[in-house]
Amino acid sequence: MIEVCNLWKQYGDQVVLERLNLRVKEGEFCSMVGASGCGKSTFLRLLLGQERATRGEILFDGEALPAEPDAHRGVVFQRYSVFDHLSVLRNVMLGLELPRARFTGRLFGARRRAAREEAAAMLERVGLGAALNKYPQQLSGGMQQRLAIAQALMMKPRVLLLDEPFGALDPGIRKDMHALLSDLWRESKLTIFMVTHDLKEGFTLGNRVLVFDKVRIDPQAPGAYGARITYDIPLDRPRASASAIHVAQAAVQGASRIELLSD
Ligand SMILES: Nc1ncnc2c1ncn2[C@@H]1O[C@H](COP(=O)(O)OP(=O)(O)OP(=O)(O)O)[C@@H](O)[C@H]1O
Repeated sequence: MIEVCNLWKQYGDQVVLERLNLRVKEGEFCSMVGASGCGKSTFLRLLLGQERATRGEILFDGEALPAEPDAHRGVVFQRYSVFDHLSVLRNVMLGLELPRARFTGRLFGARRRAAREEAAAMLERVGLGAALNKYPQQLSGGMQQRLAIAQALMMKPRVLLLDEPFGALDPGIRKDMHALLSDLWRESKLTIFMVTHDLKEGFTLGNRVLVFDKVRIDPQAPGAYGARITYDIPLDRPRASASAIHVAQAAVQGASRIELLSD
């Protein structure tokens, strides 16, 4: 349902991504790994519609992706995108209020009650049922990230884009968040793209790991070549083995040319 066709992205003279080709079916969970600075977040922003490709295109159900972010694509960044002056409940309701009450940003009467109930149910779902009236500063990091996920899911996106969503969390809280995300993914048809630096996280959560790497490097012109998807590792087959993790690890550490061991 998402098709990336010969995609290039360049900032001035610097080629960041080159010749990206990819087909992702509805309901897939793609983890994206690669060395720092190789263009993973840029790819996410292209999927979101925040950036335009220099060449090539991204098709969503066979049609060119809208030039602006829309409700089909929800996004969660490592830094929380919540409003500090609004309660947890209002933060989540806002996603419903803004599109439904364009000018005032507030709903009234029965519509407001319905929005409140919907938001409270979502917050319950992510384990924040007891924190509806708190403010973001009163929440732990893990709770804030749950709030950001609830906000994104409230819009019922078909595609969820996660940019290192758990990077700032303690290991214990991360584990809880992994369980939450896995549950949410399994019970919906959500298509997920998640950038992570944590290979274990990528391999545990995704059903596919995309490795971004620069195949060509010119020391005289570091910006001349961009990264591509050098490995596309399916994880729903038993073959996703130790060698696959080795390949991903080498790419994340910046080793560009590596042998795909026994595969
Ligand atoms: N708006 C921009 N203008 C110019 N260069 C940019 C812009 N955004 C990203 N870049 C450059 O594109 C390259 C890729 O950046 P990007 O953030 O996509 O990498 P990344 O793989 O997500 O890195 P990290 O893993 O460190 O977050 C970097 O060299 C960065 O400096």
